[in-house]
Amino acid sequence: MKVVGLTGGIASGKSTVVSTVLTLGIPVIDCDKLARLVVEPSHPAYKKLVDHFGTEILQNQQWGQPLDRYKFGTIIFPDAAQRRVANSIIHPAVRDEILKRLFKYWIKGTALVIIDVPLLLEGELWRIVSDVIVVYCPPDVQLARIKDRDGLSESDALARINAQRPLIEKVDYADHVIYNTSDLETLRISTLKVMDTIKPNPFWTYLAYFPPFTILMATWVVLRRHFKGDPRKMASKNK
Ligand SMILES: CC(C)(COP(=O)(O)OP(=O)(O)OC[C@H]1O[C@@H](n2cnc3c(N)ncnc32)[C@H](O)[C@@H]1O)[C@@H](O)C(=O)NCCC(=O)NCCS
Ligand SMILES: Nc1ncnc2c1ncn2[C@@H]1O[C@H](COP(=O)(O)OP(=O)(O)OP(=O)(O)O)[C@@H](O)[C@H]1O
Repeated sequence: MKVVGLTGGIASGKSTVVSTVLTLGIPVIDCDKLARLVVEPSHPAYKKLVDHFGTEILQNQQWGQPLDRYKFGTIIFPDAAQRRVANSIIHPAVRDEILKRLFKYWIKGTALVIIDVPLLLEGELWRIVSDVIVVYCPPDVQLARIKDRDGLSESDALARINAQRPLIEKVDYADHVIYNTSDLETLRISTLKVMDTIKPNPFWTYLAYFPPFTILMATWVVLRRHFKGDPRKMASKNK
């Protein structure tokens, strides 16, 4: 099974790319959705978050209520220390959910899976993907798109952009870049072109279904990534 990572910056167009990928019948694991799932009141990460941030991050500030996402965002986006705490609680839970899903796809004999991970190059997951796709747009376009889509103020939107590494640094580490600087139809065509490049060869897909071969291929992917260098060291700031 080939696992490809899709990343970019906030509002650079990842979800729009995903909507095209899904029309091709390729499964996508959406990490923003998983990050929502693991903070539901029934999950262990919920208690850990409330223990650290208090009930003020909950709707009506009441235990058992879902997260107040806007409020939580105003705490973690402008503050790197608080964001690190949130990440240290949420990311391991998200990673476990991703691995569970990958295992299910592998059992089913799926040829290609895309993981949509906004923080692919900031965390550890880049190690397990065979290709990295970065969806790029310039910061001013990103800003306009966030304000437009989420109705955020300029300062809230900038806090979100600045909570991530500059998108241009991620481009350096990409195997494929989708430049989302034009209209939606151009984005769709660029996405189809990249998907055509990464589609796995059926022969390798068939072989990869056998466990010993999977182990060999997984080792190859990890070694190849290792020798390409650690993307977390490429940036000036460690977010
Ligand atoms: C702060 C929260 C509640 C804001 O929720 P909201 O619905 O407004 O935004 P949403 O979850 O759709 O995220 C939008 C985008 O923000 C960016 N983003 C989210 N969390 C982070 C973070 N910790 N660091 C940097 N950027 C982030 C991503 O580009 C993401 O695609 C939410 O983003 C969250 O729980 N974040 C922490 C978990 C996380 O790191 N998620 C990213 C994928 S694992
Ligand atoms: N080429 C484009 N032309 C016009 N609007 C676009 C284009 N690409 C994306 N958008 C719009 O910009 C917004 C952000 O795009 P999208 O939600 O796909 O980004 P994202 O990278 O998934 O964001 P996030 O990181 O917040 O999840 C959406 O409202 C989308 O419709």
